[in-house]
Amino acid sequence: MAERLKILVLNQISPKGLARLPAEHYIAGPDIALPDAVLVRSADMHKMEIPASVRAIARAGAGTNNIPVEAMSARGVPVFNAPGANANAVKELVIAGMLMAARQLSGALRFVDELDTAHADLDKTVESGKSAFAGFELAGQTLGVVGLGKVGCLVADAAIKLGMNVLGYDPEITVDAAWSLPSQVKKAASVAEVLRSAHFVTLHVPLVQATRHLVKADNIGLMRPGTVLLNFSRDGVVDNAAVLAALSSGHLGHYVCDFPNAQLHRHARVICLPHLGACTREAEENCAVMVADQLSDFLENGNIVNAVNFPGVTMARESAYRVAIANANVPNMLGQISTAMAQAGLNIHNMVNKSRGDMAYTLVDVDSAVTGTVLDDIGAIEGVLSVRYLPHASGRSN
Ligand SMILES: NC(=O)c1ccc[n+]([C@@H]2O[C@H](COP(=O)([O-])OP(=O)(O)OC[C@H]3O[C@@H](n4cnc5c(N)ncnc54)[C@H](O)[C@@H]3O)[C@@H](O)[C@H]2O)c1
Ligand SMILES: O=C(O)[C@H](O)COP(=O)(O)O
Repeated sequence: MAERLKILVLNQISPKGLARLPAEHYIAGPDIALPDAVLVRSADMHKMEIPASVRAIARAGAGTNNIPVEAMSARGVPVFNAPGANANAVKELVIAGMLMAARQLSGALRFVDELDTAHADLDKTVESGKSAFAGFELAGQTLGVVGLGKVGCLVADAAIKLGMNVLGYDPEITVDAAWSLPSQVKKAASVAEVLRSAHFVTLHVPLVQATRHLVKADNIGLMRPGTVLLNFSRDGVVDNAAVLAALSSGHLGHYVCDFPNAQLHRHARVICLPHLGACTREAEENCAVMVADQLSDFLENGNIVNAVNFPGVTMARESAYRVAIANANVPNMLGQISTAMAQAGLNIHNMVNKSRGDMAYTLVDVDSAVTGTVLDDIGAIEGVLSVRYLPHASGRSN
């Protein structure tokens, strides 16, 4: 049996996903030395020493801010994620969060929890106490959605179906996302416009330098008094000190989030969940299956689907001998790679090359077996970040 590929698993991954990496070809678990790849959810990999043996990182979810993506790019290592695979789960929790705030459900549940149900006046106590939890309805309210990607679009669509008005902002919305939005969704020109106009504001952006403290002291005052702010993106997308000040002044109605933190812990108008957005059976399975398939296709065939730092590149196998090369996106790389192959007497059967930003990726199928010397020669070309030889494993195909 050929040597099995080793996958280091850093978080609990749905068994349905792990089953896509059959034991005949893979060994996957939490204690794997010199892994070929890492499978992860939210484990923080920034301080981890990632062995040189790692050829890919697969995030069974959307956000990749827990992964040192730039450092991996410099090593020619793709970081995969699972776009949209958990979006419905997040959408449902955002709707739940809006309802929890609008109907004061946390306080109401606490009130019921503290009732003396054996008391003869139980009914009276319930009827007199309930007025403290009178709320308002979502229909007719305006929801502002910042970030119209996989989650934001589903939230906007659900809110329209609930009778809300929806205003969306995303300076880099994709054509597909724009097509998926109901026509009733209005386009905002800035975050400020969303904050000024909405009764509810929900954030669905990745945490990157540009989105850190997207909602902060400078702009939180633009919100209408009593606004409900929802953050199911990442803790760092809002400035918690500014949220606390706005809650204390009464300007912010509620803050609903998925990220417990010391500053806002136990605040009466903070509804905080323990990072539950993607924690449904369906989302966990979808994410795990999607990334396990992407990972195995990359490890076995070099194909790249849904990497956040590489172009998408797939090529059907027409030869048993494939070389996969990640390189800097600079002139004459292909010329040097094909020259090295020609000098070794290799005939190129098929080839595909694509770039994305500074990264380029090439798959080359050749007509005969490739020696270690050619691979070393290609690896020595300035700008080549990684080279892999992928002879077709018997019985496995793409
Ligand atoms: N709470 C959870 O469990 C959970 C689950 C899934 C995703 N998330 C978080 O939500 C984020 C979004 O998820 P997604 O699946 O919708 O990702 P996505 O990549 O499909 O969408 C993100 C969108 O944000 C937009 N964007 C980026 N910067 C922006 C800015 N400054 N202003 C407005 N829009 C901006 C992008 O153009 C993109 O359309 C993830 O990166 C992750 O951090 C959390
Ligand atoms: O970015 C994501 O996909 C979510 O934050 C989910 O994180 P989890 O996989 O740790 O639940």
